[in-house]
Amino acid sequence: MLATASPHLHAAAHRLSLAAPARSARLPLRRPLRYAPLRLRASAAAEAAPSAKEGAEELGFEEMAARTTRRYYMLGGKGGVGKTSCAASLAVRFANSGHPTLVVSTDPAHSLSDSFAQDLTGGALAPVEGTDSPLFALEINPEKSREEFRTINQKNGGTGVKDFMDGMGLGILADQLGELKLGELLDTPPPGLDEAIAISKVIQFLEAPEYSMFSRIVFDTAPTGHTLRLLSLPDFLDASIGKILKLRSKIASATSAIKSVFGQEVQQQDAANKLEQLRERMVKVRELFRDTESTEFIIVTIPTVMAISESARLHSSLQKESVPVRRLIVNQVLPPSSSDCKFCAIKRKDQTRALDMIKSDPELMGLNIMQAPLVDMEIRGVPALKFLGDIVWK
Ligand SMILES: Nc1ncnc2c1ncn2[C@@H]1O[C@H](COP(=O)(O)OP(=O)(O)OP(=O)(O)O)[C@@H](O)[C@H]1O
Repeated sequence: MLATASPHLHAAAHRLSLAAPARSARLPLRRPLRYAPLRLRASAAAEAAPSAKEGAEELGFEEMAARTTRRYYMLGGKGGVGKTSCAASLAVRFANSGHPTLVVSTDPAHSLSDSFAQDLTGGALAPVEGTDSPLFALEINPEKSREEFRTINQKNGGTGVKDFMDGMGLGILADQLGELKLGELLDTPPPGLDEAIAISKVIQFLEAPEYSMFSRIVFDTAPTGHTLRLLSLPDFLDASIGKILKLRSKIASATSAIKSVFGQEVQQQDAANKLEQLRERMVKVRELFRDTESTEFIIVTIPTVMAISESARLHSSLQKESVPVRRLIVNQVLPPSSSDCKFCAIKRKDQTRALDMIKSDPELMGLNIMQAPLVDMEIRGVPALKFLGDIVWK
């Protein structure tokens, strides 16, 4: 069993050290990584990717922890339903099962620090104490991610479409590009862009060899609305940026002589390169979200009609975007009791109705439903997260 191998792996991990991180993909670390890629004991059968015909009963935690190849889990849903608690408890569960794990928050309103009862702010990888295998957490500052985008927009010291188009050598075409909604793209970064940039940064640094030890990456994503916009973003950017770059290259040769006289050629190329880089990154984010081999989006909800309706819409949108979803966590379910007060009895009836709704909802009924009880304490710190994780992730 993987779980029994953990103490041994943990001891081995502490004896090993890593080479210095490559500069290109380095993220600031609170403390140097002292762990090396670990080998987990897993049967050859467990190594195989899950089959399409896999039954709901096979989708337990064992299946989630089985393969040693890297896997990404994105947890998302309506605000306040318990995404962070579930993501953090899953990360703890993975780390206690022998997987060096990284848990990342891309929610603009971070709560990983609160959940782990540890200061994880600052945008650096921070070690989380108290698990068998290494667990690191990262809260990405969306404002900082957005700054990078703003620098593309404000290359000429101004803001807005006109300045940007001038900077690209496309000023004369600004009017013709009205239908691309460039104002939306450039004057105010589209919603979801900061989160997409944040995720793309994580993908980028995880490609570096010194981070190859992380076999499980858990994302605590922003509430539903952001996620949906994030998913439609790559297509939107792809189309807009693709069109801009095409237009630019069309007129580039005709205008280059004039532009070089004014010394603007370098600036234009820089802006074009940054746009192209942004487009490529967004494509990578989309690819990661759609990769059935390595990625799974887990919807978190609570047993209320409103939350379940939103979860159904989220699932529908995720399916349209070809994002793999197999599990639905229903959090904060009242635990069984033989002595309900009046309030609890009404609440329980309400929850039962909502849970029945899931069973008959065409969008949700096919998913593996996992229930997490409403516990009588605030879930903070590794021991509490372990407690929750052992109940939810079975
Ligand atoms: N099963 C549970 N039992 C008791 N309390 C819970 C449970 N799940 C979550 N909570 C509590 O509910 C609050 C919100 O949880 P959490 O921060 O995980 O939600 P979230 O969906 O990430 O919120 P946000 O959308 O604001 O980021 C926290 O105080 C957390 O401790």
